[in-house]
Amino acid sequence: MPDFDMLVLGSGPGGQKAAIAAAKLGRRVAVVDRPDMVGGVSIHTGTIPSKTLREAVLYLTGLTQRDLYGQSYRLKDDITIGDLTARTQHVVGREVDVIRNQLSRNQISLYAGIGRFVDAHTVAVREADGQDQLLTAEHIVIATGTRPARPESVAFDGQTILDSDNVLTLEGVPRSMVIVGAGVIGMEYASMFAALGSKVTVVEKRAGMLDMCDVEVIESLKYHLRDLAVAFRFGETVASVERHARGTLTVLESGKKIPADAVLYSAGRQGLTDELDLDKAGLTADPRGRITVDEHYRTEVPHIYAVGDVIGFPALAATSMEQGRSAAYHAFGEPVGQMDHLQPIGIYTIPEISFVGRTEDQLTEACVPFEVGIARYRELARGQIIGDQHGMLKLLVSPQDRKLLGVHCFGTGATELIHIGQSVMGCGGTVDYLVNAVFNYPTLAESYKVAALDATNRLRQLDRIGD
Ligand SMILES: Cc1cc2nc3c(=O)[nH]c(=O)nc-3n(C[C@H](O)[C@H](O)[C@H](O)COP(=O)(O)OP(=O)(O)OC[C@H]3O[C@@H](n4cnc5c(N)ncnc54)[C@H](O)[C@@H]3O)c2cc1C
Ligand SMILES: NC(=O)c1ccc[n+]([C@@H]2O[C@H](COP(=O)([O-])OP(=O)(O)OC[C@H]3O[C@@H](n4cnc5c(N)ncnc54)[C@H](O)[C@@H]3O)[C@@H](O)[C@H]2O)c1
Repeated sequence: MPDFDMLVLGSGPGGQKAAIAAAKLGRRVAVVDRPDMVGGVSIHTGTIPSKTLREAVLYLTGLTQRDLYGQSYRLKDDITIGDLTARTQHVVGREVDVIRNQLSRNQISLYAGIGRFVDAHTVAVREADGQDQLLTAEHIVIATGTRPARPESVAFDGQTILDSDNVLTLEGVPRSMVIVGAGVIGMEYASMFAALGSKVTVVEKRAGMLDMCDVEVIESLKYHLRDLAVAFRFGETVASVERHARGTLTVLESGKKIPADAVLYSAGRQGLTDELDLDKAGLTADPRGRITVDEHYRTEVPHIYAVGDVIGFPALAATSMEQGRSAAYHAFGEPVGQMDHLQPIGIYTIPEISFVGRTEDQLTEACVPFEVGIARYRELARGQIIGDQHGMLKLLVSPQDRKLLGVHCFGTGATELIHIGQSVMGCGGTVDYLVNAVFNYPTLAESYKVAALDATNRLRQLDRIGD
């Protein structure tokens, strides 16, 4: 009899939820992770610290209050890295405690160390003292996540040339900063450092950024960031990043050189599979360290599952959790609903972005007709009260069956507000539900009603001309 019914490698969002789901089904479960990484990348270097840092930046800089109190308003003038890390450390500590408690009250054994395969049912856990402990399991879940890509042409030193794992090891808030890669990580940190007053230059090899988002939203984000002195270099590839006595130099393939106090290299991530000895379990990874799975998150070895960032897109905490739960249910024959196709995306730039469903461009490309309804925060009482003049909510509505095809939100609370649209879409509701619903007043949620009325006014015009 194996030691466990399920053994999980990695305690990030995917691993945690796989383990808890299996334990709730009455199974014997173990989780393996480094003692200093319980909670995963999500809690130690990814989602949680970056979102806490963002809150600290917004609070200390007073940025969101300046429309009300004037452009010179600040809660604190000289914001130090210590001011920023204090809040982060507090939240990370609490979150680790919550996770340890959840694992232990579900009788999940937590092994401190790094796991690797010995065979398809056996994992060796290398403990801090260098000893190996062998554990066997009927099912194994690989939830080992990713690490930042670190090309050799970049002279990382963790102090002036950083990746997203060591942003908070900066000695001070840099006066100037280059951010390489305008992906989600790059743009979230570009927003934070720009808000702190750093002069930020973003270098991105593609022609634009965040191309999964609504075009109008990205235009607004660029406008806001330029207003905070962010410069964009699109269509430029970074060849190398050098460290010099007086600062850093980012060298572009076009020959340009950008001097700055610090560089954040955020140009992609690599799956953490190179130390797993996958071949001993009959598995392989692609050149970016990612593992291929089927719709049940099963690898090519059916009793071994893989979930979370290690399987690639969409590489989000929320999806990783759901994949973990689904994998465990599938392993033990528990019915599991297909993951909803309405996956919301939340991007914590300043201002924040969130959307669900399709964009105008995607609908146009697919020849799906749509009508647009927009609500602007400046015309909502709540928008005036909080001083957000620029936020907006956009509904894309089918003129045929009046259902929502996409919801795009930009501004305060966007990542929370999006779930109203997601629920309406998920339940197959129409724009008329939003027109007829009564929303609390004054709220930002009221934007749904305002945008729905805007869309239905346009639909009515269409109908009238059609008649
Ligand atoms: C800066 C940043 C900001 C982010 N912000 C957001 C956000 O706002 N919203 C969002 O949804 N997502 C965000 N993400 C993505 C999110 O953090 C990931 O999608 C999520 O953490 C992936 O979860 P996971 O289950 O794959 O495990 P991870 O969180 O990646 O953790 C993997 C764990 O596996 C462990 N491990 C690795 N190898 C082994 C081994 N051999 N043996 C045992 N354990 C091992 C590691 O130590 C680690 O603890 C962000 C990521 C970054 C980097
Ligand atoms: N709010 C969120 O949900 C959130 C936040 C942060 C991270 N994440 C997750 O983390 C993952 C990793 O994010 P990321 O931003 O590091 O990766 P990414 O792959 O999304 O973006 C990297 C960007 O860097 C560019 N790039 C690559 N090499 C370059 C070079 N040499 N010079 C200039 N530009 C270059 C790429 O074109 C790309 O646009 C994402 O897939 C995302 O899912 C999510």
